[in-house]
Amino acid sequence: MAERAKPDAFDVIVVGGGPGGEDVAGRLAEAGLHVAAVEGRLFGGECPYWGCIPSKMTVRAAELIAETRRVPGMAGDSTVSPDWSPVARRIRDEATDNWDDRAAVERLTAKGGHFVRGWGHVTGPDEITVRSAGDGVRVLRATRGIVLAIGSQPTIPPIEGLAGTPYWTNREALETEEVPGSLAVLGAGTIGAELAQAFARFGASVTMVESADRILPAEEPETSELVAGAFRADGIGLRTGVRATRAAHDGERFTLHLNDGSTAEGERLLVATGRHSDLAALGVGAAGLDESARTIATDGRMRAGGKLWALGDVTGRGAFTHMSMYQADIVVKDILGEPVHEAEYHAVPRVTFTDPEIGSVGLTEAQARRQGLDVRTATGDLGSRGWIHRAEGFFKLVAADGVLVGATSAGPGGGEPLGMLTLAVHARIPVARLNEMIYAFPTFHRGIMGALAELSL
Ligand SMILES: Cc1cc2nc3c(=O)[nH]c(=O)nc-3n(C[C@H](O)[C@H](O)[C@H](O)COP(=O)(O)OP(=O)(O)OC[C@H]3O[C@@H](n4cnc5c(N)ncnc54)[C@H](O)[C@@H]3O)c2cc1C
Ligand SMILES: NC(=O)c1ccc[n+]([C@@H]2O[C@H](COP(=O)([O-])OP(=O)(O)OC[C@H]3O[C@@H](n4cnc5c(N)ncnc54)[C@H](O)[C@@H]3O)[C@@H](O)[C@H]2O)c1
Repeated sequence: MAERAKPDAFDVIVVGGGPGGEDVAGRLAEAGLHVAAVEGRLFGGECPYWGCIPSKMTVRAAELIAETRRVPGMAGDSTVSPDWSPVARRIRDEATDNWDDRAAVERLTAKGGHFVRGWGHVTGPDEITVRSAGDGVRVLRATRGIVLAIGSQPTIPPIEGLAGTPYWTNREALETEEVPGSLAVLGAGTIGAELAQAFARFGASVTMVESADRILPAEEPETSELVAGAFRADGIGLRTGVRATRAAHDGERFTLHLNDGSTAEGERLLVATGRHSDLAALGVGAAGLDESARTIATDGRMRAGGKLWALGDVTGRGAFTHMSMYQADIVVKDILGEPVHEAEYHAVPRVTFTDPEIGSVGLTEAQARRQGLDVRTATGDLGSRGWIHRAEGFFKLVAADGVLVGATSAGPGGGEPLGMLTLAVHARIPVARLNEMIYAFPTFHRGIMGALAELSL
């Protein structure tokens, strides 16, 4: 154990520089507070370097390939020769600066913030000890508060033989310079689904293994059915309701042994079986929090007790960049003593960027029923625009007590019509009032009108 260093005092210490942590540190520094931002990896976090941005660049490129395949019968002939190199180049050069965070760190320091590279540990109610490879140990003390924004990391299931093999998580998948000939994907949630379809469209032979009985099990069953059909059309093999019991890598190929006696193989294996935050490694017990918990509980102002605030994935309110940024705004205002609207979670929007794209908000039908609500549902198709585009998709509305409590918008750019559904759920606009609105013809969102009419019958 290195000698205990003399503490450096700050108004606020932010541990973890993901989208929310970066925002809080920058804004508090701009407001004149003495702020330290502690980051063990890259300042900006998962989203810009291994998450949202590079994955959506990949999805967009794959979508272009799929669009060319839709030309025959509608606009002539087309051929496309998929090439991964522009995708890898864009991720490396445009999105991540070759996984270099200098620009983000400089943005913070230009605002007067102090950047500390290293892994922070809570060593007291107002103290963070940072260990870094080069600089050893540094103790930071906070007079006003500590913001815990450590995000999440991939959860690797304890499958015999898996540890020690060169499997991919989202990080290796989005750093790859080449598309494997074949790819096995363990887990058909958001990460697995988005990346499986993208790699398939770039020519990989993809097999997905999902322990639930359908892909995207957190979404509506209609969503799973629609996306499964699109995946099969992309040539993706789907193995649902099965578990991997053993994994092997022979130097060239992975083999997953499944509990139905079959196997799934691939040159590469992407493990996308969820994410978790490690509170014990962070040492939150030193500040009186439960280290065995999965998430940090907060009140409406994101306060976790004492001088602690928490935000982002670690709060377990939805692992999305928009959630981290939403909570960051509350933290900044609360620390600065500004008026603040307490966090609400009844209208959390989420978009799975597959093709068809799935936007959803609030409760699924099953969640609403589990809450004992008097549920009514209705579905509608994409109307004239869907027919014109030869596109597949649907709207599903979940209502209770005359307002929408959840909705799904599936189709081309399904995350866009989601905007009006999010507003409806957020503001609890009566279904009767939504029925009085004018819906432009022929838009995709006009499809919502049909479902609303059905709800009102
Ligand atoms: C492949 C992929 C695609 C995604 N796509 C989307 C999308 O399209 N839209 C969307 O909204 N969300 C998406 N997400 C989720 C989104 O990236 C996360 O929800 C978001 O990044 C969480 O932000 P955060 O602020 O909680 O922290 P994170 O971004 O997780 O960052 C936390 C940071 O804290 C650092 N850290 C952790 N512990 C310590 C410590 N003890 N000391 C110092 N530093 C520490 C980590 O190194 C990390 O940089 C995606 C995620 C993945 C993996
Ligand atoms: N577009 C977006 O907003 C976006 C994109 C990617 C990730 N994210 C966020 O990151 C989170 C993590 O993504 P994820 O895809 O890793 O997790 P996830 O929870 O979305 O999906 C994990 C899937 O793996 C399955 N699974 C778990 N253990 C398994 C096992 N041993 N064998 C087979 N299947 C198994 C689960 O049933 C589930 O379907 C998401 O929940 C989301 O909040 C968001």
